[in-house]
Amino acid sequence: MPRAILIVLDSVGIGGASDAAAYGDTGADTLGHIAEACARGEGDRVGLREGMLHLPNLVALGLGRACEASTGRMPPNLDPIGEPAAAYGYGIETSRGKDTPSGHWEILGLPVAFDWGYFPDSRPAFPPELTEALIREAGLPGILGDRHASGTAIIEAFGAEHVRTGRPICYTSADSVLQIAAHEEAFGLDRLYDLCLTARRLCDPLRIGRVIARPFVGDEGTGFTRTANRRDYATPPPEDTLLDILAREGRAVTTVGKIGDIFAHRATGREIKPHGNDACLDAALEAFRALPDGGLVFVNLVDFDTEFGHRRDVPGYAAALEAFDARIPEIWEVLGAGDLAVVTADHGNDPTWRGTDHTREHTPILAFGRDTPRGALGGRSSLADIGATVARHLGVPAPRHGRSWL
Ligand SMILES: O=P(O)(O)O[C@H]1O[C@H](CO)[C@@H](O)[C@H]1O
Ligand SMILES: [Mn+2]
Ligand SMILES: [Mn+2]
Repeated sequence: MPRAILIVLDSVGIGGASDAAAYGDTGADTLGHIAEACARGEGDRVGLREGMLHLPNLVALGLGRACEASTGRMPPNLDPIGEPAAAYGYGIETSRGKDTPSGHWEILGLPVAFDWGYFPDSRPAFPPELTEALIREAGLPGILGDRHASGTAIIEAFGAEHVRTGRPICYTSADSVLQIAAHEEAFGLDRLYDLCLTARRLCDPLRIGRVIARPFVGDEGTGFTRTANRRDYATPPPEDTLLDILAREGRAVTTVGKIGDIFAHRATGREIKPHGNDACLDAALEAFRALPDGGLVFVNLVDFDTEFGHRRDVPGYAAALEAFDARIPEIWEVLGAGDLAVVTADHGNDPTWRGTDHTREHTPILAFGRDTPRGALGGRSSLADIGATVARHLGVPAPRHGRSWL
């Protein structure tokens, strides 16, 4: 029986979304703009990388062609020599919202048809009843922040005051999130997780997608740094996804990185949560080597988004893409006869764009294996086509949405 590995490069969008205007993102193009910035010399950083964006393995799979199909422009240095080795194209997100849960749920066959709740970009950002309930139920001396913010900037701004007063730093973004940053030692990690569980319950009636614990360490002198102990408390998907189908069919599933959190730990199989893109890919490849017939490994590589997209760091993002590209041969190596690998993304996060939020974009689709079909897939009318295709490949019933290209 065939197996599949599904790799989500978190936020690696390829522009071109026709509904980008509704999100204030007309023209946003994560990969295209990184390639163009690198071509202008704006991707250089001493000791990290320099020059044109260099992704020979992804280009050989058809990444540049997917970009060209998505936007009409071939990004600099992504033009392949010869015909791509993968089935390549782009996915059109149909879900409302451009956040991680919407993208991942849609990939697995569940587009988000309802409107998430959002907090306005005002100060305060949170409704007073929510803040008061949080303070009362968690026994807090108050909160700090209460605004839209970048997570690294807000701990610099309020870290010292937080340690002094014991007030957690609460903030949000253009996504449906309530994030709570607190010092791991001064406030306590378990206490932060408990606080997030309380916040999760209070946010349920507001249809907030995720409450996120953002622990950090450090002091005013050395500065404050976020740790690997982030935890996301997501709303469970409202209907079945491919994961639920695979669980019912008794298939082996391993989920790596944020996947468990994103699906609220429902039908997420064996969960592994290492820190960082390389460690997540290591774990995914190791799991795939041992995966029984008919199984799925599903991995999210979050650094593109968290470390570089939201930080608007072009050289960092380019270096992370190049590091992933260098590992494509290892993916080929683990694929046996009949296996399928799919590389895709959940939304964009253009590091050349204004602000620090995600961007509405098409996503790349590169599907490959030793004996799977190659060639142009064009634009797929929903990311759910990926879930439908993986279901077909694995021989399980298809999720309700999406059309297989196999
Ligand atoms: O700036 P940080 O804390 O990384 O926040 C980002 O992380 C959230 C979840 O992905 C997004 O909504 C975005 O605002
Ligand atoms: Mn994401
Ligand atoms: Mn993000």
